Amino acid sequence: MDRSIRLALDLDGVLTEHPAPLAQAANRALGMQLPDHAFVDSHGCNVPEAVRLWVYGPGGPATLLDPAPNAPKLLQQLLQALGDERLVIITARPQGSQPTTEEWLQRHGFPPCRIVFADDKVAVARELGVTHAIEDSLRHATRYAEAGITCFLLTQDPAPPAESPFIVRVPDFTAAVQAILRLAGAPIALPGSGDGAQPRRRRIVVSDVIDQRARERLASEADVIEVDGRDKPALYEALREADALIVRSETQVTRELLAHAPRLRVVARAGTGVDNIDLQAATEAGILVLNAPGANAVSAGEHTVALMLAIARNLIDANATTHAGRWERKRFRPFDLKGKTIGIVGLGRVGSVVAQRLRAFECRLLGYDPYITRERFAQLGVEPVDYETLLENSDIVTFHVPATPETRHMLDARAIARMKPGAIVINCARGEVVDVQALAEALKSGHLAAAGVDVFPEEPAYQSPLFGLPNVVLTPHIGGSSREALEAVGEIIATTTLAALRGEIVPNAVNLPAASLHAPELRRLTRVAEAAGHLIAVLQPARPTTFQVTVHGQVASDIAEHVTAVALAAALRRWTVRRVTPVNARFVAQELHLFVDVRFDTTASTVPEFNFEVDGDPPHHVMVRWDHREAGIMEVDRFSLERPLAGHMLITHHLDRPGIIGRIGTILGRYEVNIAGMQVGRRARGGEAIMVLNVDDPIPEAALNEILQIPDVWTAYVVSLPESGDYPMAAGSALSAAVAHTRLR
Ligand SMILES: NC(=O)C1=CN([C@@H]2O[C@H](COP(=O)(O)OP(=O)(O)OC[C@H]3O[C@@H](n4cnc5c(N)ncnc54)[C@H](O)[C@@H]3O)[C@@H](O)[C@H]2O)C=CC1
Ligand SMILES: O=C(O)C(=O)COP(=O)(O)O
Repeated sequence: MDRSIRLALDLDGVLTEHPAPLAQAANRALGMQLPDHAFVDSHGCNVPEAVRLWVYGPGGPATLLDPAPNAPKLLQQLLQALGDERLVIITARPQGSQPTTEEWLQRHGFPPCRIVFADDKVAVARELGVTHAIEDSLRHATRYAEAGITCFLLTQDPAPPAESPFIVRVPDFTAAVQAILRLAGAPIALPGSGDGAQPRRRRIVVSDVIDQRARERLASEADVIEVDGRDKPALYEALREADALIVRSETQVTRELLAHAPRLRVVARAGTGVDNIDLQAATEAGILVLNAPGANAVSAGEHTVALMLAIARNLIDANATTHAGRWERKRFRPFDLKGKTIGIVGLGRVGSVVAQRLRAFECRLLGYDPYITRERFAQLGVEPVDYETLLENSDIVTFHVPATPETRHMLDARAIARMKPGAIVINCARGEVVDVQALAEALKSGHLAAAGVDVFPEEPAYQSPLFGLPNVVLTPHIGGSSREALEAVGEIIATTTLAALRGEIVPNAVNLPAASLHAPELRRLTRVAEAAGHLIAVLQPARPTTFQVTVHGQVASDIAEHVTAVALAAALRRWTVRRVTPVNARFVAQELHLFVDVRFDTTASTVPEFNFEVDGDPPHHVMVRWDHREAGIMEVDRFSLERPLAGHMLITHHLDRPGIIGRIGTILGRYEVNIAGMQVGRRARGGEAIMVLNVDDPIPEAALNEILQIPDVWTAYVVSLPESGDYPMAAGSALSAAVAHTRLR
C-alpha cells in the first residue's frame, strides 16, 4: 500500500452538500443578493466577514447543512487506507466556527479527524507535507496546483484548455475518494456499491438511430439509453454515467461532449466517416473510437448509381408530372450511361463498389486516388489519371473521399471551371468536399447540367443554395441507410463495442494501430504485458524519467506498439492520477515528460522477448517472453525465473545468507498467510538474491513491515498479477519448454 499520500480535504461542498443553502439563508435573513456559489469559496467571493461569522456561527445555517452522500463512510475509508496522521480537513471557515463545525461533524457520524481553519490552505498544506487535496473551489484548487499538490476538483464543468495537470476534475466526492484509494493501492468497496461482488452493469448511450437487432444485442449485456444526439442537455446528462456512446453521423462528438462523459471508454461510429468525432480529444482522454468501414459501402455505392440513373432517366420530374396526370412524353430526353466517361474520385470501399457496378453499364472509368496501387486500378478496370485530367474528361464526376483538410472543397469554382460543359456532379461522400455555392452557380449558369447530392456541409440541412434548382436530385444523407447496411453496421458495432468494454481487442479501432495478430493471441500477449507494466510500477513506485522497451527477435512493429501501449498504460495508472488507457498512454507519458523509448533488436534469433526497463535507484527491469502463442513474465530485475509470474506474490530482494528465507516464512506463518510456491534466484552465493513467494492469502501491511525489518532484506513488494490459469500457459506449453533451460544459476 502506498503510504506516501498525504491528503487535505475541504469541508464545505466536499463533506457537506453543495453550500447553496448558505447563500440562500443569508439572502433571506440579511436581505443580501449572494449567488448560490458564494459559499463554495466565501472568502474568495468576498462575502463580508460578519456574514461569514453569522453563517458558520452557533445556530447559523451551516449547522443545518446535510452531509454529502455517504461522506462519513467515505471519510472512514480514507482514514483506514491512509492512517489518521495522513489526513487533514483544511477549511477556510473562520477559526471561531470550530465548535459548531466539530459538533456538526460528530452529529453526522463523521469519524474523528484533524481539522485546520485557514484561508491560506496551501501554506498549511505545505507545512503538513500534503501531496493531494480534494476541493470544490477552483481558486483553492488552482493554488494547490501551483504548489505542485494534485487537487481533485469536484465539478461538473469541463476543463478549460491547458488546465494545470495538477487539477483533476471529478464529478463528486465518491469519485475523488475512489481515485485516492486506487492511488493508495487500497481495496475499493465504496458505500452504496453493495458488497462489491456484483459488477456494475455497463451503460451504453445510443444517440442516433441504429438497427433494432443491434440494440437488442447491446441490451443483453448493458443498459441501453436512447437519446436524441442533437438534444445536448439530455445527451450530456445521459453521458455522465455512460461507458460507451454509439453514434451515426448526426451526433457531433466534440471535446466538450467528452468532458461531460467521465466514465466513457468507447465511442462507436455505426458507419464509416468519423469526421463528426474529435479524434484528438478522444485519444487524449483515452477513449477508444470504433467504426464499421465497408459495412455500408454497397449501400452508398448503389445510392450513387441510383442518383446517376435518376438524373440520366429524368426520373424525378417524369414521375412527378405523370402522377399529376400530365403526359409529357415529348418533354423528357433521357440519356444512356453506356459509353459515358465517369470520373471516380477516391477508389476506396465505396468508390470500388461504384466502379464495379458501372462496368456493367459499359462506361469508361477514370479514377483519381493517389493512395492506392496501380494494381487496384487495374483490378477495378479504372484508368488512373490525375485530378485535372479526370475533371476535364468526365461526363460525370463522383466523389468518394473522406472529409479531411485535404479534401475540403476539392470541387470548388476553379475545379468546376475545368469540367466539361454539360457535365454532372455526384456527391455521396461528405458535404465539405464540394463548395455548394460554386456548384449552385455552375448549375444556374448552365455550365453544369445536373447534380446528385446526398450529403451537406451542415446537417440536418434545412436550407442550401441547391434547394429548388430544377436539375438537382437531393436525398437527406441516406446513402448508407439501406436495411442491409444498417444491419451489417449494427452487427459489427454492437459486437465490438461490447467486446471492447469487456477489455477485448477489436479489429476496427480507429485510434489504435490495426493489429497483424489474431485478436485472442494478441489478447494473451497484452494481458501479460499489462501485468509487466503493473509490476514495474510496483517495483519503481516513483515515476521514472524513461520507460524503455527493447524488443528482441522477430516482432511486427504494430505488435510492439500494442505491447508498449498496454504496459505503459498499466504502469502510468500507478504513476499518475490521470485516467490512462492504451489509447492515451503515449500522450500522457509525453505530458508528464516520461520518455518512452522503444528499440528493436531483430538480430536476436531467440523466442521474442520484451524487456521493460525504468530508471530509478536502482533501475528496474521486467522481461516478457513470447513464443508467438503463449507469453509470461520470465525475468525480474535480471533474475531469471523458472515459472512465469502470476497470482498473489511477495517479491524480495535480499542478501543471500542462511536464515533469511526461513524468517520470512515464519513471519508469514504467524499472520496465517499460506505459501503456495517459491522461486529463488541469485547470481552468486552470498550476493544479491531475489525470491518470489506465491501466497494463497493477502499479505497484511504489518507482515510486510516486519519482513522489511529483517536485516539484509532490502526491499519487499506485494503484487497480484492475473492467475496463471488466466493465461493459457498450460504446463508443457511451447513456452514452458522454451524457457526450461533458463533456470537460475
Ligand atoms: N452517403 C453516405 O451515407 C455514406 C457516405 N460515406 C462516405 O463516403 C466516403 C468514402 O467512404 P469509403 O469508401 O468507405 O472510405 P475509404 O477510406 O474506403 O475510401 C476513401 C478513399 O479516398 C481516398 N482518398 C483520400 N484522400 C484523397 C484525396 N485527397 N484525393 C483522392 N482520393 C483520396 C483514399 O485513398 C481511399 O481510397 C467517406 O467520406 C464516407 O464517410 C460512406 C458510407 C455511406
Ligand atoms: O457511414 C458513413 O460515413 C455515412 O455517411 C453514413 O452515415 P449515417 O450512419 O447514415 O449517418
